[in-house]
Amino acid sequence: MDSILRIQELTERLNIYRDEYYNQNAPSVSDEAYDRLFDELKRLEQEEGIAFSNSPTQSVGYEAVSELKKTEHPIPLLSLDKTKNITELNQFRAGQDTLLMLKLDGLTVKLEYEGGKLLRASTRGNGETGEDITHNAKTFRNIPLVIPYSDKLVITGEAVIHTDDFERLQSQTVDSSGEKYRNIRNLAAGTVRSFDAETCAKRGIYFHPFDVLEGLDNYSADCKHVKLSVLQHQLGFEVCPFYYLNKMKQTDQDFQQYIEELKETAVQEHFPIDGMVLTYDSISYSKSCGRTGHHYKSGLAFKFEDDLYETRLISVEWLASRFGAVTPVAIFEPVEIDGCMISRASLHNLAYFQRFELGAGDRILISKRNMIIPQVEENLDRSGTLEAPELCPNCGEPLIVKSGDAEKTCFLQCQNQGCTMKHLGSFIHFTRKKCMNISGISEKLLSLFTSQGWIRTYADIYRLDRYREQIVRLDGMGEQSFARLWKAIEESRKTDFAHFLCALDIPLIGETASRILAKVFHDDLDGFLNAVQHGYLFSRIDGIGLVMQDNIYEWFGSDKNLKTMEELRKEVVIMKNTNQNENQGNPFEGKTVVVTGTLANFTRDSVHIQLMQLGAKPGKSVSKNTDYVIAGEKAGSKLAKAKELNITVLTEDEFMQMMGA
Ligand SMILES: NC(=O)c1ccc[n+]([C@@H]2O[C@H](COP(=O)([O-])OP(=O)(O)OC[C@H]3O[C@@H](n4cnc5c(N)ncnc54)[C@H](O)[C@@H]3O)[C@@H](O)[C@H]2O)c1
Ligand SMILES: [Zn+2]
Repeated sequence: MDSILRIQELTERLNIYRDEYYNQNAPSVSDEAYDRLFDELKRLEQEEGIAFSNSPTQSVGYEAVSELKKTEHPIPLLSLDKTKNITELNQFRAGQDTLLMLKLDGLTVKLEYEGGKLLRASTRGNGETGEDITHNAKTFRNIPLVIPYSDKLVITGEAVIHTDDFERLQSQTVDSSGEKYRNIRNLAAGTVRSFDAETCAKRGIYFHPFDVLEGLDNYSADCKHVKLSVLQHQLGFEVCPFYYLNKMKQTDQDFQQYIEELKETAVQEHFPIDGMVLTYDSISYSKSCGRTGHHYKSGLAFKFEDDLYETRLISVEWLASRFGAVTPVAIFEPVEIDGCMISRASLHNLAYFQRFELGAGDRILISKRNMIIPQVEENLDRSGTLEAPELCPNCGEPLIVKSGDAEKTCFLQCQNQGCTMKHLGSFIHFTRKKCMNISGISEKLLSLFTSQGWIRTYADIYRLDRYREQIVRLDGMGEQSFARLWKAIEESRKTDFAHFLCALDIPLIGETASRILAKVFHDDLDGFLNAVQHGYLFSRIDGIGLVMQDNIYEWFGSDKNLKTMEELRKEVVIMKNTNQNENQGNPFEGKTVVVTGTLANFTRDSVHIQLMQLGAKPGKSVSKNTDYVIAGEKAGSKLAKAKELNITVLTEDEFMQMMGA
């Protein structure tokens, strides 16, 4: 293809992506896919010696269109040049002392203090003009509003959501178009840029400084690390973790080792990262390096290898599901991902299919999100020759387009009641042994009852006696048959959590999954529902996968389903198993518990799950509302705070004893 045309096309496409990413916090492609196109554009621009003024390689961010007040950046806030090559990173040191820092995955925020008080906070915006977010910054979890330093202080850093918080938030929070946030950076950006400070306060934003733009000159002649350490130790900030590397030569292997260690710190502390940053320690040397329109030359980002795989699309298959929706699946030339040959990936819905303008033979990029589910991330060619079907692949009846819960999604639906037996199917399922176990209600009867409108919801089955007279008069029925049928229905009212859950027909939550959940939640439906409400990580349970977790949240996210369930609940009795009172009287019920340090028997997530199962609320920071602090190895400031506030501190052993393990 003509290179200049391609440059134009890429510039245009990347600008659309930048707007979605920076202004709407709703990217339609992954960062890896974006970076690929960006790198292609950069290469072509260099080869041709042409770059348009609106090229993303020539400017940073994107002009903000929000209604937040604008602020100027006298010292522009720019992006970073990047590499994926460790040798290149090592060579960048060029005989200088350097800082190897975490590259935190959030958004740049600048804080200005004067007279010892926080004066203003702003986003980077397009580098020259940002947005005023002071109202939100005041709710950041870990920044001092007052500092023992009265001269002007201007610092930059990353505003982030911690990964453990994100996992909890993910299932509850939706963006402006009603879609779930999939990406931690976008949720942080959306939160920091929201109009009301309450949203920000609720979600929990942390700010970690990585540079000092103005101030602290009396502390150090020329060293960035000294200034950062003043921020950390004297002014009360939590600085972005870094290693100070002196100018001594290091092998690439040593370097790799440092990166691994820093990465481990990030995991431990729940910092979201997308790479490392190497910057010079000398401030004067840094200044002498100069800049481009896009970045300062005094730092280099090291991005982790992406996991995108290029292949060619063969076709798109449309599959009708039991639930009436017709879903596209991409079929492509097999690629090996983590040792598995992958040749198909769901395209989820009509909107997702349309977004990629697919055609047979197009080069597409596949990823394995969360290392589990293959996902189409981008179509490099966009020939757009494939179209969505008009007729149901199952029954041949016309399909209709329905819009989903979220604004931007729409899907195809088969309207033919008989097509996938979807309606009747769910009632047949409901009566099965593994569900409500209603013997004696045949498919034929169910089909009759539904066609008469006597059964519209599950609860209606338990009210069939309203139609007793009509049913008795049916062909082949009679008083005795009805009595038998009614007895079976009545008997089925007594059930347990596992059968009840299975009966709800949540996709993939069948007999086994229901039993697993029953065990974990001690047969307690309310406990389970409470967990759903609090964003419990079901996928942490052995035997419950990510898709199952998604399905649970999707199902309970629908008001219609909730209503169906509540109605049904009134008709049945859900028996608990014998040790039902296990939780009551345990000392953690209803308490707020903060865990700090490293535990021997739990990861941070598993101890949180354990606490939730005990009916406790895991807290993040210690305050006067904290009931217990569980302190493991290397417990630090939180432990000190607990002591200061006179809060009961438990060792891990004491915790285990108290919960009766
Ligand atoms: N998916 C999409 O549609 C889309 C669109 C636009 C941009 N993007 C992504 O955003 C990237 C561009 O964003 P960017 O310009 O913010 O660049 P970037 O995120 O790649 O790197 C620069 C930023 O890193 C941050 N940072 C974190 N830790 C730091 C540290 N210790 N020291 C210095 N800086 C640190 C700073 O905020 C800085 O602005 C692209 O590479 C792409 O991955 C994605
Ligand atoms: Zn059909």
